[in-house]
This record gives sequence, C-alpha cells and structure tokens, in this order.
Amino acid sequence: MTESTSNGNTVIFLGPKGTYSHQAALQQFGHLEGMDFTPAKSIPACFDTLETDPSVSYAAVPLENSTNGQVVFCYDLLRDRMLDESCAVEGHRIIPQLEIIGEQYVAITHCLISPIEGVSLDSLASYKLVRVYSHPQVWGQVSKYMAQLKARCPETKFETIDSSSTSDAVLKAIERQQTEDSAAGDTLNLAIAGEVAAHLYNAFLVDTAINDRLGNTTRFLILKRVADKLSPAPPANVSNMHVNLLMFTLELDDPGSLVDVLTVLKEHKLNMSSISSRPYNGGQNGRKWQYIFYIEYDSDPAVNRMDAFYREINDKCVKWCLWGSFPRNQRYYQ
Ligand SMILES: O=C(O)C(=O)C[C@]1(C(=O)O)C=C[C@@H](O)C=C1
Repeated sequence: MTESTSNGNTVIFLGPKGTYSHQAALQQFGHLEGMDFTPAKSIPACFDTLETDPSVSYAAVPLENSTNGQVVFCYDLLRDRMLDESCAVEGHRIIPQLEIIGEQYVAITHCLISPIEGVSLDSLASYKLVRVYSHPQVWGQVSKYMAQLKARCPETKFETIDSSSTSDAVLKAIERQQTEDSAAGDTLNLAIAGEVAAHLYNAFLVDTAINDRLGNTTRFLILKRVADKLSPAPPANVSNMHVNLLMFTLELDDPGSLVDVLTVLKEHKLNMSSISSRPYNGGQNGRKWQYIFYIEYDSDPAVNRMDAFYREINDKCVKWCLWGSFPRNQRYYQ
C-alpha cells in the first residue's frame, strides 16, 4: 500500500449538504481551517470514494441510531470490506484499507417540511394525496407521528417515498411539487429532514421535533485510509478513553467459541460496550448462515497494553480485524 497524495482537507459524507451526516462531518472537522466538505450520493459511495480518490481524506458515515438501531448499510460495508480476499493479512488478522479515527453523536430532530409556504397541519386534510419523502432510516424514528398524521386526515391518502438522504428528500419534494402536481393542486409533496436542510433549500417548516422519541441520536464513524499518515487535531469534546471496534469470525459448529473470545476481554479487564452480528455467506463452496461479530470495548491508552490481548484474540478467531482505536466522544456519556 503506498502513501497517498492527500492533503488531508477533504471530507466526504452522505449529501446533499444539510444532512445529519454533514452535521457529523462539521462536528468532527469544523474547528480546522480550510476543510472542504464534499457530498456523496450514498453511504457506499463514501466508502468507495475514500478508497479510490486520493483527493478525499476522510468520510463521516452513520453507524447506529438510538431509536431504530443499526444502520445496516454501514455494518454490511464494513463486513464486505473485511471479508474481501484482497485485504492484507497478518496471521488471522485482516488489515483493510480504511480505519476509524473518531466518532460523533448528532441529535436527530426531524421536521415536517413543505416546498410551499402556508401549509399547516390543519391544511393537510384538504389534499387528496400527500407524499412524504425521507431516508429509509427515518421511518422507524417517526412511525407513531406518521400514524397520528394519517388519523388526523382520514380522507387524505398518504404515500411514503424513500430518498437517498434527508436533504435529498427536501429537494425531491420541491422538484415534484414544481412539476406534475402543481397544476392539479390536490397533491402535496412533503419531506422529513432536519431544520438545516429546510433553511438551506428555502423550504418551510410545517411541524418540528416530530421524532417519536425526543433525545433521538445517531452515532457516526469518521474514517480515513490506513496508508495516510494524517493526524488531524481532534475536536475539543473527546475523552481520554478510547473505544475499539473489533470484528471477527469463528470456527463453525464449535460450541463455546464466542464465549472464548469474550473471556479474553474479561481476563484483560476490558469493558465491552456493544456486541452485534450480521450474517454472511461463505462464498461458492462455503455454508450460508455464518455470522460475523462486532464488539466494542473501552481501553485507556495510558494504562492498557494491548499486545497480549490481540495475540490471544488471534488464537481464538478464524479472522479478525481491528477497525480502529479512537477517542471516545464525551457525548457518549450524556
Ligand atoms: O439522511 C441523512 O440526513 C443522513 O445523514 C443519514 C441518516 C442515517 O442513515 O441514519 C442519518 C441520521 C438519521 O438517523 C437519518 C438518516
């Protein structure tokens, strides 16, 4: 792997500008001078661009939401990269091209947004059809609200339409309202997104803070290429503790093999903060329904010597990958 020519000032995120991912990128890098914030079309495009375009140095991608859990796109992109045969290997350790260098927590406060002025919750009942655009991850965060909206307007048909991001939802609603529907007047196109996106694209707030659970937060990862020797000053609100994301696979049909890995954490007094799994398919001759595990654990870089720990992990796993050991954001504790 060669060192890239990156100057370390471009960060990519799920666009267009105004998404929650954009907010995460600003939280991580907004304090640095001369940073360039570049929108991507999708979460996979953020990974692909960071891997292939030397002018891009970082990516900010959503990992999980406090109301509706894993952003599975992101889990599966990490899985597919780790299981890619072209990765470097040391023992059972897989070394992918990318690594995690930080985490950000963004408060999710969704709004109901209209492309036309003067729309109120009461006036929704006067439309025959209301289309609502948003990112698929959002529906599980506003399901009660959507049910209440429908109950409030029994004569109106509601359609929900997936968009590639919350900002894209605002742009789609504006575009659709301006084209086929404006003439008829009985159809309204709305979006669910953050307030920033509404202001950025000159749209109007119909309702604010519509999440089923207030305090809803999304956790984002900040990635860079392993080969780049970049160490941007971290934002002010990071703690001294590190969080480590390790992924691993186990021997099939081996009772206790997962417990054996978790016991290594216990013996090294490492506190595990999360565990999850995703299925993977063992390839042409491999068995389906195999699982890859994701664990996170805390470490104190000033105290914990991790070499012995990783030697034992290497013995217990078929494949393992340390995606990063990065400063714990203070907002995790709030
Ligand atoms: O669409 C956006 O604004 C995003 O940044 C994506 C995303 C996600 O995929 O989880 C981020 C935060 C919210 O939970 C909803 C959508």
